[in-house]
Amino acid sequence: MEKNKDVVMTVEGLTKVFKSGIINPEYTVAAKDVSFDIKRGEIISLIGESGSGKTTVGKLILKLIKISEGKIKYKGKDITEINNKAEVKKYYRRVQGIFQDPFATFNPLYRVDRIFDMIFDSFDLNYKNKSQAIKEALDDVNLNPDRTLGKFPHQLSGGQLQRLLIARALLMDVDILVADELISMLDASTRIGVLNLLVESCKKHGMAVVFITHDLNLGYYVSDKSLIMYKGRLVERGNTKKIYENPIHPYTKMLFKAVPEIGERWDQDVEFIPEQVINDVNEFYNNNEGKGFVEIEEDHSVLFSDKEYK
Ligand SMILES: Nc1ncnc2c1ncn2[C@@H]1O[C@H](COP(=O)(O)OP(=O)(O)OP(=O)(O)O)[C@@H](O)[C@H]1O
Repeated sequence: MEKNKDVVMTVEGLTKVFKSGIINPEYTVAAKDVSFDIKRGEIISLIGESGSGKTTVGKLILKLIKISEGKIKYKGKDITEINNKAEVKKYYRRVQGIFQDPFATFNPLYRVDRIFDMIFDSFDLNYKNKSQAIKEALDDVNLNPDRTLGKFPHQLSGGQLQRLLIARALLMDVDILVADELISMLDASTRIGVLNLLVESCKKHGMAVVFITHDLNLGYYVSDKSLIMYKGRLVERGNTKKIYENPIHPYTKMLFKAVPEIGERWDQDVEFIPEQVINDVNEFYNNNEGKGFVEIEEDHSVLFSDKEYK
């Protein structure tokens, strides 16, 4: 996988087990043996219901939590070996996250243009004219500098703040943006606008996005590649169109049957996965025992068996 020069990150056998409690510790396997790669400018959707492990994968990529097993390599380098302050700073220059609630990212006491001052102060950004560069990045995300900069966060909408964060990522020439439920706070009309901007900006700047979502329709709308997660496992992976036209795993099939309208939030909890699906997955794994993860056509792979499935 890494031989392809367009690959910026490889995720190999990624596993995260959370331990909670001290006397009678409980272990939650939030992600298990997840593998995929991320290419320049590629938009990847990480799709699954609540509790399926999507955010965990995003946090592992962002080095916010420790990997239990497996590896993440950024441009060939194991990210667990990125430890000293200077290297970590360099990593965050190129790998960033935008979360569901943009208000949480901004300090309410400061005007929003401070996020730009901060990156110019902290990183050696190679722009001759700082204000011209900011203006161009804001143009790219359809924001008017005069109406945006100089405002406090509460004077802007969630969509405008998210677009500011995308502009910041573009200015920093980010390689990978982890966008966790990026647009779920926005109303339906703003959502499509932010998504279109994201797609256009990625293609123009070569920024890859890991787009974490509950929403299959949004996944289809934005992404080149889809990763379907179920109970911490990647159960289907590949070209978005191929998966959507020919879903194979029983869980993916169920998702397509239960698909909500575009932009609607998917609020089912993992505990509420219908009994039928659990049984169907069981039967599927039993019928395909020993097969594991198989590429069924170019750029479309499916988990056919999981001996630990319960
Ligand atoms: N810090 C933690 N300690 C213990 N368990 C955790 C922790 N963080 C997540 N989990 C558990 O790991 C599993 C996966 O959680 P994760 O947040 O990755 O799911 P998700 O698919 O992103 O869900 P959502 O869409 O609701 O955000 C869940 O069972 C969750 O309860």
